[in-house]
Amino acid sequence: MSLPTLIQGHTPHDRLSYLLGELCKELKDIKGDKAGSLGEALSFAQQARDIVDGYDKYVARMSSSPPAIVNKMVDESYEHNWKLVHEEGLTQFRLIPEMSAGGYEAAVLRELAALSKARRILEIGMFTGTTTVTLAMIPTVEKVVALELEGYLKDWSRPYFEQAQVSDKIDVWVGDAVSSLNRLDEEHASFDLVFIDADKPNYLTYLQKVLEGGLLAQGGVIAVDNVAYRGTPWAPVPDKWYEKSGIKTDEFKQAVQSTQEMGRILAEFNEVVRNDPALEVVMLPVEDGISLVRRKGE
Ligand SMILES: C[S@@+](CC[C@H](N)C(=O)[O-])C[C@H]1O[C@@H](n2cnc3c(N)ncnc32)[C@H](O)[C@@H]1O
Repeated sequence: MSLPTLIQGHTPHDRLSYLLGELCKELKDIKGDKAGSLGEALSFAQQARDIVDGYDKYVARMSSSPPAIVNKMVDESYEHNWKLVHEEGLTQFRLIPEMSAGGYEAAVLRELAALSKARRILEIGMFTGTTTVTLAMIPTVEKVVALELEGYLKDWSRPYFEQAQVSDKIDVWVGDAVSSLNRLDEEHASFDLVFIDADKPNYLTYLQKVLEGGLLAQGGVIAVDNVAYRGTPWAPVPDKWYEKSGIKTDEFKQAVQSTQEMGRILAEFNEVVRNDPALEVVMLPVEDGISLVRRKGE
C-alpha cells in the first residue's frame, strides 16, 4: 500500500477507486460458507470500481486534447529528478509531478477562457506551466501573468513556452504570490480570468486580494482549483488510516495530517465563498473540484 495511492490520489474519484479496490480485495479474501453469498456483493463492488476508475479517463478522452506541448511537459516532468533538485537547494519545497493540473484541466480552463473571451489572465501558482501555455496559445488571449514561488520553475518552463511560440505572451513573476499581487495592484493591472492554484492555506487571502483590489476586471471570473480536495472537505481521511495502515513512518503520519488539514482549510474556504452575498459561485466536479466565482450582478 503505497503512500501516494492511499491519500494522495489526485481526485475524490482516485480515493473512491482505492477504497473500492480495497473492498474488492476484502471480499475476495473471505473464504468458507459466506464466500458464495458474497459473490454478488463482489460483482457490485467491481462494477462500481470500473465506473469510477474509468470516469476521469473517459471524460478526458471524449474532450478536445490539450496542445501537444502539454503532454510533452507532463511526460518530461515525470522524468525530472525533483528530489535531487530540492536536495541541491534549487527549490525551496520538494516538488512532485502530480502538482500539475494536467492536460484535461488545462483543456477545461481553455474552454472557460475562450467562452468568457478572456484577454488577460492571471495564474496564481504555475508549477511547470501546462495551464499557462495552454491559455497563452488561445489566439485571442493577449497576456498570461503567472505567479510562482520557485524561480527554478520559471527556467524549467521557458523552453516549452518558446517551443509553443508564446513566450512573449507569458510573464512569470517569481516570489511569494501575496507580494506579487500587491505589486500588480499598485501597477493597476486587471484580469478577465484568474486561476487560483497555489498554497491552499492562502486561498482566502488570494481571493480577497483579487476581489478587493482592482485585479478582477468588470465581469471577470475567478477559477479556484482543488476545492473538493480529494473529497476531504466532506469525507475527511480517518485517523485510523494511519493507526491501522502498518506504515509507521513520520512521512506517512505527516501526509495523513496534512491531508486532513487541507480538507479543513478547503471546507472553510468553500463555506466563506458560498456564504458571501456579494459572490456567485458554482462548484464543478472537474478533477479535484473547480469553483467558478464572480461578483454578483456583473
Ligand atoms: C498545484 S501547483 C500549480 C499547478 C498549475 N497551476 C497547473 O495548472 O499545472 C502549485 C504551485 O504553487 C506554487 N506556490 C506555492 N506557494 C506559493 C506562494 N506562496 N506563492 C507563489 N507560488 C506558490 C508552488 O511552487 C507550485 O508550483
